[in-house]
Amino acid sequence: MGFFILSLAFFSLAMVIFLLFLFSRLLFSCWVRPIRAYRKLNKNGFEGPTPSFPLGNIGEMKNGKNINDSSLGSSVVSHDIHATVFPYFARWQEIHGKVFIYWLGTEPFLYIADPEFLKNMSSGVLGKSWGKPIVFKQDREPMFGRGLVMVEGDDWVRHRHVITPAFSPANLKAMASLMVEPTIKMLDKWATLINSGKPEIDVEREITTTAGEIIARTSFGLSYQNGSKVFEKLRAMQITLFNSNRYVGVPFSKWMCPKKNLEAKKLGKEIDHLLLSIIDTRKKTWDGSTQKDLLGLLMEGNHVEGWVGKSITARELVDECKTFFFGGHETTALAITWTLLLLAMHPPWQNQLREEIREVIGDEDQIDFSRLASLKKMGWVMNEVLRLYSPAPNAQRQAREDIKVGDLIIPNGTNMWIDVVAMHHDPAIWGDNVNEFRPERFKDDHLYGGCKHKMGFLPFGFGGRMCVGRNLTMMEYKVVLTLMLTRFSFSLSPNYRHSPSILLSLRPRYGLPLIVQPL
Ligand code: HEM
Repeated sequence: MGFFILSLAFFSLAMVIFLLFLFSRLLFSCWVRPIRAYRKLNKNGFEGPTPSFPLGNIGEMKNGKNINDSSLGSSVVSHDIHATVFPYFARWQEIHGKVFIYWLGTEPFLYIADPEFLKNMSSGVLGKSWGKPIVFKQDREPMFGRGLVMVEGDDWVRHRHVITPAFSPANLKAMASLMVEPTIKMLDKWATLINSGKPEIDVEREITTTAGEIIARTSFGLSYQNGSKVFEKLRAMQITLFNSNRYVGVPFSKWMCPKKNLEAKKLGKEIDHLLLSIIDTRKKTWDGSTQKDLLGLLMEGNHVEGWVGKSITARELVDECKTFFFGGHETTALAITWTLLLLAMHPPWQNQLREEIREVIGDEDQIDFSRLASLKKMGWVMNEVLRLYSPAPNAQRQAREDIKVGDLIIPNGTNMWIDVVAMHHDPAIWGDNVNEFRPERFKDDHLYGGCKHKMGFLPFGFGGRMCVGRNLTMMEYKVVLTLMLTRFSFSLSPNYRHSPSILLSLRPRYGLPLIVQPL
């Protein structure tokens, strides 16, 4: 009996110590560490909206009323969208300026919409020395895993070194041919719809599906038929992850939607399994010739583990395939979608681009991909669209060392949220016509569009971590738009409701119904 009581007492004591340990760890990570980080930032003079525990400022972000109050969509299309897509940031900017602190749950973030501050902060930091906020890494783990978007330090250098050559101009040219068939298939479907008396088409949905097919082909060589399983699961995972009510940064927030999380995990495992089997089949059937998709190029040039060498493991390759899919297809689809909105509103620009296509590409059925670079006006239009409706509306960083900015110190561990939409719509650096569609601003300054600050135009991010797929996007944009504009003209449907909104990317909340007419 005495022994039993002693054991029970010992067990209870052990439990109490264990619970105390857990509690102190929780207290440290949810309270002590964030408050310390906040104080260090605050010492530099940064302020911000008052947070509450445990949501931080998320309550205000979710409930905040739109400054333009156009959340139900408007029939009037205004490109002055910052206060529509980020009403809370627009409001806080008015009070706290272009650099301030806000809280996602128990994580303080330094908000940055000041290009000069960004330049001073980032100029001395190498790509490999940047981190990504841990809360986002955890949140997006099923999508990106340890792919290039999320890796850091020497691992990032190795991945970037392995991946960059796959996007060489010669390889991109080979990939361009993979883009034509899915696009033609979509355009043929439009022709059938128009012939059957349905000229109103939600082009956003159509283009997103086609861009998904293109990225599946260019990344891992899948046609819609043989790749539809991977493709559908990748889409399903994205929807599962981002259509739920999300509380990034709030402790235990994953437990709020356990079903969704389990579903995403299950899909993640199934996708990994399918991609691993594709890689395995390629290894087994390799005959010395390279398949000209990203996977084939990475496998050939870099000796996948268990095959020739060890530059990149098969597991990492799976994460890169997912990264290309999630990082590459929706962003590109949205660039084309927003372009069609703007061209539908500006018919003279449609005509100018058609004229340029006739001059540069001619009327041939086959596109000579080497001529795409000469579509200059199309390049200006793309830049102007990426400025007004940047598919990637923000960039994120986490400091991995103390960063000196003038007299200030941004402490190691600081999370940063760079508001690209705010900078792209800032009249102080773009002038009074900032919210007008004027592709010609890129005529004489094709890189910065006459922006007064070099860090004011960041559609593909900045520094060493700039988007690795930007040239692939440029190629896809020109191929798809060339094929579209040579067959159809576009005008705005009276059913279109303008409501740009954020679901990871910047998208038209109610799709983009256009009236499509054959030429
Ligand atoms: C319109 C299309 C696209 C836009 C707007 C876009 C935008 C971006 C942005 C803003 C970043 C973050 C850069 C930073 O943090 O400084 C990024 C990174 C990245 N993008 Fe893209 N992207 C596009 C297309 C693509 C495509 C087609 C691919 C691949 C097939 C791709 C793959 C990546 C990867 C792997 C990274 C991580 C680079 C690194 O951290 O080293 N992107 N992209």
